[in-house]
Amino acid sequence: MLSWRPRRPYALAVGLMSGTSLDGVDAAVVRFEGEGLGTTAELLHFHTQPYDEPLREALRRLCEPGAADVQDLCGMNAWLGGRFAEAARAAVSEAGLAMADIDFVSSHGQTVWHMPEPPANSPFLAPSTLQLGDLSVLAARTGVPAVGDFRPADMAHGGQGAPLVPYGDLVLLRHPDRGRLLQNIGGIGNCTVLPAGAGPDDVAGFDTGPGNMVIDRVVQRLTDGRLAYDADGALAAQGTAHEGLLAELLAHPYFVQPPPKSTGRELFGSDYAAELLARAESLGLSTADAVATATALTARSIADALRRFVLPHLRIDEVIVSGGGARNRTLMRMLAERLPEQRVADSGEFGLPGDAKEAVLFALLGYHFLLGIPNSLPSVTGASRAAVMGKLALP
Ligand SMILES: Nc1ncnc2c1ncn2[C@@H]1O[C@H](COP(=O)(O)OP(=O)(O)OP(=O)(O)O)[C@@H](O)[C@H]1O
Ligand SMILES: CC(=O)N[C@H]1[C@@H]2OC[C@@H](O2)[C@@H](O)[C@@H]1O[C@H](C)C(=O)O
Repeated sequence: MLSWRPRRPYALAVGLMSGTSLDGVDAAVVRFEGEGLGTTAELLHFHTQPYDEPLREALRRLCEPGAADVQDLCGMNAWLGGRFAEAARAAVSEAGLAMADIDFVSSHGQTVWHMPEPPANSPFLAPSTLQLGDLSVLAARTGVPAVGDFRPADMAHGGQGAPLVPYGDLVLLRHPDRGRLLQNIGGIGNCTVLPAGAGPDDVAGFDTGPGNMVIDRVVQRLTDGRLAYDADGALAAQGTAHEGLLAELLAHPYFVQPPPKSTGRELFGSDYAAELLARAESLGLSTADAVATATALTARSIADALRRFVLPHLRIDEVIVSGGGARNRTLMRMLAERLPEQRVADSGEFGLPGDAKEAVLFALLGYHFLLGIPNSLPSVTGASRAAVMGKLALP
């Protein structure tokens, strides 16, 4: 059992987030005070380091079952530990601090595969998830304790192992009188449902489906790689979503599957985008119309999930959006149009800038792990009990 306590009345941490978009690693320098639901977090500095194209390509390959090679997987795991340490050190130095001031780093890791419900084609496939970025390398290269590998503890108790962010949302963003839906739009879209006055047993959360992943892929393919994403939603703004194709896309069984549920590149990766592109081509859609359709798919799937699974049971006053998708103005407009009864706002308004939010919340998971506080939410993941999720490596 850990008996860790901060050496000062507060703790300083670096939270590291490397998401499913494979766009880079985010590092948040955070100051924590208090314990449990009384914890407060102050973001001192946010730093992001984009991945270059060869690294993205190498990671994409590792995310593909037929293409991934065990030698590459093994080497990348340790290599990324060093890459994450570099990001942590840069963030700390930019914050005007030294690594010696930092109590711990806490890392999400790079997901390469997430399999809460494995296919039945082999007796050896257990529910599992794999995040790369070796914690021992991270601890050695930063000189401070490194916490990470959170998801397996929840899965070991029968949970989905995702989404984990709702725990941090509960701690930092619950409101006594307002019902809130916190919607992150990263590669995948994931939401946290926080009823007014929510406690740990009242939180729900699930992955809504594609976030930017499908939009990015469609943009990359239709511009022959000239554009990596639809900056500010400019392309989508010039087009019109094709209602027929949209209806076909929204018929995917994931959207009607009730929570708890989580998804990723496995369902909404390049194969899914290739199908969308093939249908768009057969319908003769322009690039702008195809991108608008992919953008509407994300907006509608989020709004439909709210109507289908949340609003029949409770009141939601505010939809607070974070993640790179919050910068896509067309997506935000489409979302607000579908949700006329809620105020659709940016997470920055609530003291947690949308780009930094996940890195801050993974630092919080590490903080509570070190304090020995259960940091999972079985009401969200479907696990049989709460767990103190995380693993520790010492420098
Ligand atoms: N200015 C912008 N306009 C439109 N889209 C943007 C903009 N900036 C970022 N994005 C989108 O946001 C994506 C990155 O989002 P984010 O960093 O939140 O994802 P992630 O953390 O990797 O994903 P996840 O939360 O699913 O793990 C980019 O791939 C891009 O599609
Ligand atoms: C296995 C995995 O990495 N899942 C990610 C992914 O990206 C978004 C969505 O799918 C979410 O379930 C999760 O990340 C966030 C940070 C979470 O666990 O809350």
